[in-house]
Amino acid sequence: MTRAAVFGSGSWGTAFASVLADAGCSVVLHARRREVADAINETHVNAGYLPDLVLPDSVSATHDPASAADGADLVVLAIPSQSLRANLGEWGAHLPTGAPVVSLMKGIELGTGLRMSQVIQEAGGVEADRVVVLSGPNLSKEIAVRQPAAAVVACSAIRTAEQVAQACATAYFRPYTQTDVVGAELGGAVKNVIALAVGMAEGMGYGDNTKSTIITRGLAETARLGAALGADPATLMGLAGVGDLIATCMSPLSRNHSFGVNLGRGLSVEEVVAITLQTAEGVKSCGPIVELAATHGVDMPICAGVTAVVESRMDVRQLGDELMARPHKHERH
Ligand SMILES: NC(=O)C1=CN([C@@H]2O[C@H](COP(=O)(O)OP(=O)(O)OC[C@H]3O[C@@H](n4cnc5c(N)ncnc54)[C@H](O)[C@@H]3O)[C@@H](O)[C@H]2O)C=CC1
Ligand SMILES: O=C(CO)COP(=O)(O)O
Repeated sequence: MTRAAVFGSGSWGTAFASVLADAGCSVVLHARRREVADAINETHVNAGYLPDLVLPDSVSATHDPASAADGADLVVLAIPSQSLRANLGEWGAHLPTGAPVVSLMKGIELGTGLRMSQVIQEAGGVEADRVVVLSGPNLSKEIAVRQPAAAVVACSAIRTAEQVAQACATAYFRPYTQTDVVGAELGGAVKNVIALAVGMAEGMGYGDNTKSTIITRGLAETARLGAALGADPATLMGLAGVGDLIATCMSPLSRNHSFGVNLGRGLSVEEVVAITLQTAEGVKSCGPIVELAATHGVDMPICAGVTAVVESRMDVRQLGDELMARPHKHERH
């Protein structure tokens, strides 16, 4: 039986622990707070994040990173992107050598512009052929109630991707393997920023034409950045690109989308941060994405506008006007 260690007991870490257990793994979930680990062991429920999910008996929890990692055949990381480096510094040394390390995270690091797989290599000392990215249209609340969904499992070593895919395949969760790590990660990180923009439009009262326009032009921005960074364009047309973009931009379950809606309704960034209890990665990743684009000479006007709003340099009502007033051009450019 595969023994999996899942670091991060928030929404996605908890839901994915349940997927792994349903796929036949024995799972240890690491929680930062001892009381969360104790409550999960006593009740089989992570009440703060997914109160309706009763975790299978093969999921247990611990507050101790060393015992979570001990003997793991598979390590899964599901913590906020901006805290990954500090966490690896704290407990990365406990990670077993040789086991695949799977990133469920969808962000770009502030200050470095690195993708999470790069941070895992750099700060965790994990070789590239052991770093796996799992991404797709995977809203945790839907996965937790076992609604059918699919994802991409990407690793430079296809055998490792296949091993991880096998460990998480269930009747309701269908993994597809990939070797395009860059594309899988970019799709996941940029769609959060586009979902903020779609949410803003929705909050301002705009309808489906506006939202579809933002989604489609957002995909064009993602594709341009992907091309500059060496992603396979086909990946961005797949589950980790278009698939996740649609789910996140259209669903009221998305935290990034909801964050944008609140901004569009006129709340300040500080007010929305105060009422957002879970991680909306796009809010911190938009800046690094725009910097990455600038470094590579890529035009990303929606992402740049979202960043200006999030950094309180632009009023949300100005964003649409500015985007619509840009010089007319060929659709492909
Ligand atoms: N929730 C979802 O539907 C999905 C989330 N993701 C990605 O998974 C990652 C994790 O997101 P969620 O589980 O949704 O977030 P969450 O906000 O639900 O949970 C985050 C977890 O990390 C812990 N945490 C917070 N700050 C921390 C720190 N400084 N150090 C260590 N742990 C810390 C929290 O206590 C919590 O257990 C994000 O990158 C997100 O984009 C990806 C797919 C689906
Ligand atoms: O990544 C997600 C779905 O695939 C979750 O989106 P949010 O982080 O916006 O909730």
